[in-house]
Amino acid sequence: MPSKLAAGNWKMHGLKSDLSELPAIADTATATSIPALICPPATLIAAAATPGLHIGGQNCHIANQGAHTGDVSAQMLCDAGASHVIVGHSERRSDHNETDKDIEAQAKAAWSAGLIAIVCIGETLAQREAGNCLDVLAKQLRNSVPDDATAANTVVAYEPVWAIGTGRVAEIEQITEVHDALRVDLCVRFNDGKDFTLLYGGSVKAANASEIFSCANVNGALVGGASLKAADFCPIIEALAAQ
Ligand SMILES: O=C(CO)COP(=O)(O)O
Repeated sequence: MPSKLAAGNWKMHGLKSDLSELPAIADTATATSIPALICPPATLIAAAATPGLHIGGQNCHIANQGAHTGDVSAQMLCDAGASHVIVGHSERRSDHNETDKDIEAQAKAAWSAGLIAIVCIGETLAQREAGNCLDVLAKQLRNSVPDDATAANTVVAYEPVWAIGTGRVAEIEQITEVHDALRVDLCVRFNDGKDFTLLYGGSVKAANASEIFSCANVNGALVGGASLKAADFCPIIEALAAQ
């Protein structure tokens, strides 16, 4: 059985004062027994440690250390208190030209440091409209997720690029079609493919979370904007618990 996960990606948002949101999120996670993860900017990881809450990074370099100005390593994230790291977010792929092969190497670096890698994949609107969505995603999955991934060290997040930060959530039929296809691909490739946690991300809110979580192969969400405030994120955790 896949574990459920309610994950929040704060992206480049958050100052020390925003950490006051975390105790209420941790309380909801504890009360519902749903694992919850917040990935704040790297500057806040150490200060974000909160009992009952997992903390993660938003990207990592493939080396443990070295002459890489401005980068952060998986080992450093772990040292600061992270248990997870997001790799391959579409904003990293577009802003920093990260490729599937880079992301595969980052996932391996995450594991070496003892972190769980959350590998993101997602099609652009042009790719969806061209009818290539499932092929694009299968290729990203094959090339970004290392061959020795397991359900214990890797989470896969499907985030359609056109649904991120746009308020335009994917249709339930679209989410179902993609997540079912990803599950088949994972089961063909990995012995424990049926146990991988599969997250949906892209304009998830309290108002649409229950419907999204009702899809058979959606095991949680990777939430951007609605993870910044406990009042928005806690109902999403509760919706996941209710499934
Ligand atoms: O990119 C996302 C999470 O990684 C989704 O962001 P939004 O929930 O703001 O659309």
